[in-house]
Amino acid sequence: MVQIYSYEQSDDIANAVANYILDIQDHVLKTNTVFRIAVSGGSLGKVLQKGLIDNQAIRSKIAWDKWHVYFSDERLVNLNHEDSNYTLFNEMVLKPLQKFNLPLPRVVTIKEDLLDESRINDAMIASEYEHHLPSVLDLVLLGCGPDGHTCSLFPNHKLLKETSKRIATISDSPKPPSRRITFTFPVLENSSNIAFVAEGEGKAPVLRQIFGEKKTNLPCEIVNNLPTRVSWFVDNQALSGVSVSASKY
Ligand SMILES: O=C1O[C@H](COP(=O)(O)O)[C@@H](O)[C@H](O)[C@H]1O
Repeated sequence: MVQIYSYEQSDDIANAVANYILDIQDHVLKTNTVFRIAVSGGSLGKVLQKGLIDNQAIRSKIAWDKWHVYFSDERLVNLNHEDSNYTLFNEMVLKPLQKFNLPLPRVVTIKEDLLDESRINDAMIASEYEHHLPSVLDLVLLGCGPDGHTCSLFPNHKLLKETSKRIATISDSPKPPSRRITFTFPVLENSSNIAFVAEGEGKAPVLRQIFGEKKTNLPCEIVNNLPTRVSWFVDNQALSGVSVSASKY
């Protein structure tokens, strides 16, 4: 089931995403002691900062100490490297939380000690990460690249067919850096909720393909066809020329 929410302004998307996260968090915490959420890198970082941190009303309602945070993909670089998805989350969410003296979530990163110059340890980094991943995530927040990739699952890549590993390595990512680890479709398929966030006219051509009549097999379209609840939070520019019906969250 795919639901599309569209907005004029970037701030409105951030607030809508934040309210959506809060609703799922509250629902999960009625019966569970922790909220298991996965985040992505790229443009999602600033949406999280705007929605979850800059908005005082939301910020204070988040049960930060009950969050277990995972990364839908991670670049195989040091955790203080500018390409690291953890670095982005740290800058956008964790450091501001510390500034506000708020409790920090538990954040599951790649094991930095295993990083090396060659690719020898990459598989070990992936399996170590997989070991920490719960069988079900309550929510996965995804980006949609202009080529239709999501996580580090790229169009026509062999990883689109990976079903035995939940976390896989990729050494030929078309978008730099080339060495990464990523969720595979079995993880996404088993998640309770998935939300994409896509903003700007640069995303419109690929959204026209993903939501068009012709099947594309683009990674984001494959996610749309999974038997899980999938939501899209987009702005009107990204939705330009896309024939779908959208509402407000
Ligand atoms: O490389 C990546 O790109 C995607 C999409 O990024 P965006 O900036 O176009 O939203 C991102 O979701 C992923 O985590 C990241 O590693």
